Amino acid sequence: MAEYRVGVLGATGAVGQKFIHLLRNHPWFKVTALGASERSAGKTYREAANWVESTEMPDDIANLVVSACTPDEMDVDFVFSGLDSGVATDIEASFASAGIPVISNARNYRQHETVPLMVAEVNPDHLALIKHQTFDPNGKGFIVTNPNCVCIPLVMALKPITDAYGIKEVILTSMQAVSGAGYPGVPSLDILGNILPYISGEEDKIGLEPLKLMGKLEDNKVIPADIPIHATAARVPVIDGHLLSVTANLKEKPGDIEEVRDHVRKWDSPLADLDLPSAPAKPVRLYEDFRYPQPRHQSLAENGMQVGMGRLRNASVMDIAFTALGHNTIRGAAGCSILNAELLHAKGYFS
Ligand SMILES: NC(=O)C1=CN([C@@H]2O[C@H](COP(=O)(O)OP(=O)(O)OC[C@H]3O[C@@H](n4cnc5c(N)ncnc54)[C@H](OP(=O)(O)O)[C@@H]3O)[C@@H](O)[C@H]2O)C=CC1
Ligand SMILES: N[C@@H](CC(=O)OP(=O)(O)O)C(=O)O
Repeated sequence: MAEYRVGVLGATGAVGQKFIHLLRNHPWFKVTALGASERSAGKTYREAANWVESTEMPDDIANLVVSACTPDEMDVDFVFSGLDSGVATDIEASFASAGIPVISNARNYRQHETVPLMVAEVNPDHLALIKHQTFDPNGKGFIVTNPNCVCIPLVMALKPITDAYGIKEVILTSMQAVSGAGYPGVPSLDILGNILPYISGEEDKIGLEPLKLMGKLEDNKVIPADIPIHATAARVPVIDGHLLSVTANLKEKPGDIEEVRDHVRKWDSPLADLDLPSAPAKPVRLYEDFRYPQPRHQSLAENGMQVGMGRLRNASVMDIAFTALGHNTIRGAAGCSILNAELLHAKGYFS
């Protein structure tokens, strides 16, 4: 089996730790280098990281010395990035320019013309943009990003419906877990027994990123989908798992709601034949019992990589309504990047 030496940029942060947790027994990717800020560089990972995962810090990782995020200090085949967005632009470009592919969670390059914004089951064809990137004149280094943690369950749940009917417009409210704000995140006195009805910058990303994700690749460019999305993003006192309440108008009218449900039930992963280690067998599961999915009980379905869809019903104002649940730091962040990297390997982009 292929074995790649992998670096994690932003290794000490919440997303960086999730990468390390998810990669601890990965059959293809071995973490051999860790990068963080000057505050952490030179320390062992055990000293530098405030470990917040529930599994123990892996021993081999604990003893690695954290380096600065520079390509000459990290001798690896590619890097995952969980960098703070305040520093990701220059650091990620420096790795790509040095011939080291960057698979990123940070928002900085999501709207870049030649950078794929990827959910592996939704728009795998967008990988073709990579060959138009100019970061590395030798063509080895490139950047691939994954979307915001609300946009991922949204586009995954919409995918079976898009394929069957097309989507005209969407209204949604997101109920976002506190782990989305990193560590230590939202002060406990703000969030305990409370809901915060505004998350700065979030609604703009939810209105924009799905349009690129659901866009069509034409003449080496992504033509964004023309779907107005009105979002309200709220922070709720839940640890992991973003729950969305979605209402949508469809381009073609369905026969009845049972027909729509059947399209979701029967929708298969386009990655099924590739045998990717992190790919869920069923990327979207429709819960028939209207009490589910719930963040506490279903966020970890299929190792946190499955999106749960529930309460799929006729809407009294638009065509349909449903809920969608995604684990925000796995499917919505590190797990999405790892699956993107597995797809890149399967399609030969790392050779
Ligand atoms: N939390 C989530 O659910 C999600 C987060 N994201 C995105 O992922 C990224 C990371 O988020 P999160 O893990 O929550 O953030 P954290 O604040 O927990 O971690 C940030 C990381 O960036 C490093 N860093 C900060 N400044 C520098 C610098 N000057 N040079 C090098 N490294 C630096 C930090 O290192 P040090 O410890 O040394 O300071 C740390 O490792 C962000 O861009 C975020 O928007 C995306 C989706 C979901
Ligand atoms: N804003 C998200 C987490 C995040 O960092 O998103 P983005 O990757 O789009 O910056 C949340 O609070 O749950």
